[in-house]
Amino acid sequence: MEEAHVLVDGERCSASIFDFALYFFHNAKAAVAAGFGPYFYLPKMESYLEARLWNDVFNVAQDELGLPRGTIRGTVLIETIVAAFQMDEIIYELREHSSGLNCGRWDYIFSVIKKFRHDPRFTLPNRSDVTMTSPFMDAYVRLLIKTCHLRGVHAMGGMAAQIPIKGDAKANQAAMDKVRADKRREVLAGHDGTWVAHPALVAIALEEFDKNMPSANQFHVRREDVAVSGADLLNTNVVGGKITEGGVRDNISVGLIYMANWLNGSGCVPIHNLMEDAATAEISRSQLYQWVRHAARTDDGTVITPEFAARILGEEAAKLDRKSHPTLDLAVEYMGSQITGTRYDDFLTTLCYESIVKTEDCAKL
Ligand SMILES: CC(=O)SCCNC(=O)CCNC(=O)[C@H](O)C(C)(C)COP(=O)(O)OP(=O)(O)OC[C@H]1O[C@@H](n2cnc3c(N)ncnc32)[C@H](O)[C@@H]1OP(=O)(O)O
Ligand SMILES: O=CC(=O)O
Repeated sequence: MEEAHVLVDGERCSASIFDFALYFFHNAKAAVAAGFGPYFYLPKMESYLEARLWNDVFNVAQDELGLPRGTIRGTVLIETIVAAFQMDEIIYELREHSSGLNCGRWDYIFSVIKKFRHDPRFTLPNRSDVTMTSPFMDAYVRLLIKTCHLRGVHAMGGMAAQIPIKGDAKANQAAMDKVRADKRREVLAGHDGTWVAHPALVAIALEEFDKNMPSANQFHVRREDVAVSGADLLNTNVVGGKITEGGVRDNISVGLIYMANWLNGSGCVPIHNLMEDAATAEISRSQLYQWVRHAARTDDGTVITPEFAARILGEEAAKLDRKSHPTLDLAVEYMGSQITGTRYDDFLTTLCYESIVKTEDCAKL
């Protein structure tokens, strides 16, 4: 993405480098003084060459502020299928600054669908059936842990989608149990730490990690038992997974509500008791594209045609209240453009970005 609000030498520049530079310039010394940082997560990488670029960016930034090289610690999210084939190279490129790798699970699913969207063999079932134990997800987690521990860096887990459910103790307990099971699976697989979406989940994650990881990390868990091949990383056969009309509706409804919120300024949105972010909205619209493009059938035999998807889009949009979602019409337009199996934009966020920028007073550096 390119930053639209500040031009450098009259041109837009990389939004991520812009954000990094602004944050680093204003906070790095204070973070060092506080003994905490500067730390960064590096998302969406597709190549070790991007890791090399970030290493260069870190070096220039540290030199500019007179901070020793290696002050910055960065963790790379392995969240694209192509990066999963370059984990060693990515750690190597960032070796002066690397804290480890992270399993960015939702973007990873999005990337698998996106990269192979023209190949019907990669058609995935309903999003709810694609779990961390699906063969391609399990293979990626095991390979990431093994690779990190071989190189002496942290293998971080990811984010469970469940968040606290208010006013329904039973449903809340079931959601919290899912988060606990997810954190337990992570620590027992060899992860050294994890992410949570909501403050109420910190205690659950800590309990599972404290109970099962008495040491500061699990670098000693070398996972020499793990032998993950390229074919394992690409094994998207989800046994028992189904495409259902409910799955089509969920994807459309989540995609729509998320985009309407994003266009209104929110990047993380609680929808149907799950934390939804750009990555999960990307999964939703990518699945719709894939199902329509390959004329997938729901479990009751209905072919998912562009007309079927458009009808459900209309029905799901009609259920939403325009007062709570003032940008709904725009979201319907954007969503509609992505689900006919023909147009597929690289990212929803870049697709929608121009609708939220106001550049009349654009600053110039
Ligand atoms: C791919 C990835 O997974 S990348 C990760 C991107 N996603 C995230 O990081 C998720 C972050 N989480 C969130 O944004 C929020 O938790 C949501 C949107 C899911 C839910 O938010 P809410 O509906 O406001 O939750 P809720 O009402 O239970 O919040 C209770 C309090 O905790 C605060 N809170 C909720 N989540 C967070 C958080 N992640 N960090 C700090 N404070 C939080 C709320 O602001 C609220 O504070 P208040 O009582 O002072 O108003
Ligand atoms: O970025 C994180 C993810 O899970 O996707």
